[in-house]
Amino acid sequence: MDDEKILIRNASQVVTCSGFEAKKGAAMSDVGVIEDGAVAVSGGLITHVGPTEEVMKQIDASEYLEVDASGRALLPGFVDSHTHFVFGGYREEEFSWRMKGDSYMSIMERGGGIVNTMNATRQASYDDLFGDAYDRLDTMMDMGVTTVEGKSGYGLDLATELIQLRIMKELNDEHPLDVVSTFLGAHAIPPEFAGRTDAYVDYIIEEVLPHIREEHSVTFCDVFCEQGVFSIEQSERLLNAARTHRFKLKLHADEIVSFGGAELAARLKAVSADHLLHISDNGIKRLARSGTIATLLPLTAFSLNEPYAPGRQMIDAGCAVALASDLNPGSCFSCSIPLLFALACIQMKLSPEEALTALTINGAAALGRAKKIGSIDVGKKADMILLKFPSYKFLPYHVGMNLVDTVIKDGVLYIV
Ligand SMILES: N=CN[C@@H](CCC(=O)O)C(=O)O
Ligand SMILES: [Zn+2]
Repeated sequence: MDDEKILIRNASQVVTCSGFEAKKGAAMSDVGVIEDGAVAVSGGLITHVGPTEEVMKQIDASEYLEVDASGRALLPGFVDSHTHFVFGGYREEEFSWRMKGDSYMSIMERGGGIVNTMNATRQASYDDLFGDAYDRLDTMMDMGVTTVEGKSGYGLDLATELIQLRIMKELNDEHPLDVVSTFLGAHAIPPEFAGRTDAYVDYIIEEVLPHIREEHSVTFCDVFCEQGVFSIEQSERLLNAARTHRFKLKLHADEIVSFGGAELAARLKAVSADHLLHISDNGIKRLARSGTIATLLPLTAFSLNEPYAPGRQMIDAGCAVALASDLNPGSCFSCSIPLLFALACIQMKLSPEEALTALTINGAAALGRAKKIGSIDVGKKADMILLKFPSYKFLPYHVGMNLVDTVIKDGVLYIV
């Protein structure tokens, strides 16, 4: 199927988000709109982009399956660069407790939270974990996601971490979406290491990390760097060890308190620092001067009823900002791109252009893939979406509604 030639023509807008690396600060506003545009695809890759009239002159249209995109905008597929979509069980009770005033961390300190999901994940069958994760990818794809990152971190022992990572590798092969895997063994301290966080970090470094990267095509290593979870020193020790095994680095940083996680991410030249609800002014400056992407997760702030990360301030300071869902069974049981887009614009004060950049080329850069995905550029994967409306500006305006009409993944059309 993916060697079929496709011509999408007369799109009211082709919004290219053109680029091959992360966009920082003011550059995030440049999304590149072609009115009455066309894109030609061959072998799953983009071969021509431009005004319909010009593209028609460059190709033999009779060789192509033609899609008349009149009245619809064509955009790059969304890149959801931070999720925890492989897990067992649910935590609806904890959500009710939080609504009555319990905090996320107090539930975690009582032995709930991530360890609750760890128990359910250790007990779940491979087939159930796989099937539920597959269904979640279907849901994401319906909302226009074409590449997703997924983290382990609900096994917290070698065997179960490997199961999560194996499932993501298989899903990358079997599901149309591309799945990028992250090892997050340092997500919480499992009961068998209670009160011995340093010993757990030693265990990950000595007995888990060496078995992960090659065997399971895992790109990133991440850590929940947070007061009461993994300290700055423990996070640094673990991430330095991960680097020796050729992992690229990510951090959950400054989510609950201002902790210096953003500064650590910049110092370690991590690919991204994620969450950042409580980033310090110094942290913003350090990220702006670095190549580290600030990945913001407004659905989590919304679900936890916490203040949003200062996205406006970060972009004004010159940071490269990405947006992602953070789908997980605890702090944010949602992968809703429509709600995410609305929150980013309405609550975090990003413009529609900045939010679109953050969910496309900057999301791709947060996965180290900006040369291959994240924009409509010749030579990139044909990962695109057609909206039901003529302009990308409908994305935050038609609040919380799924506007995706068609997903084009690797040059194959999927009608939503
Ligand atoms: N904060 C740490 N990790 C996840 C939540 C995981 C969970 O609660 O299960 C996050 O990114 O929000
Ligand atoms: Zn997370």
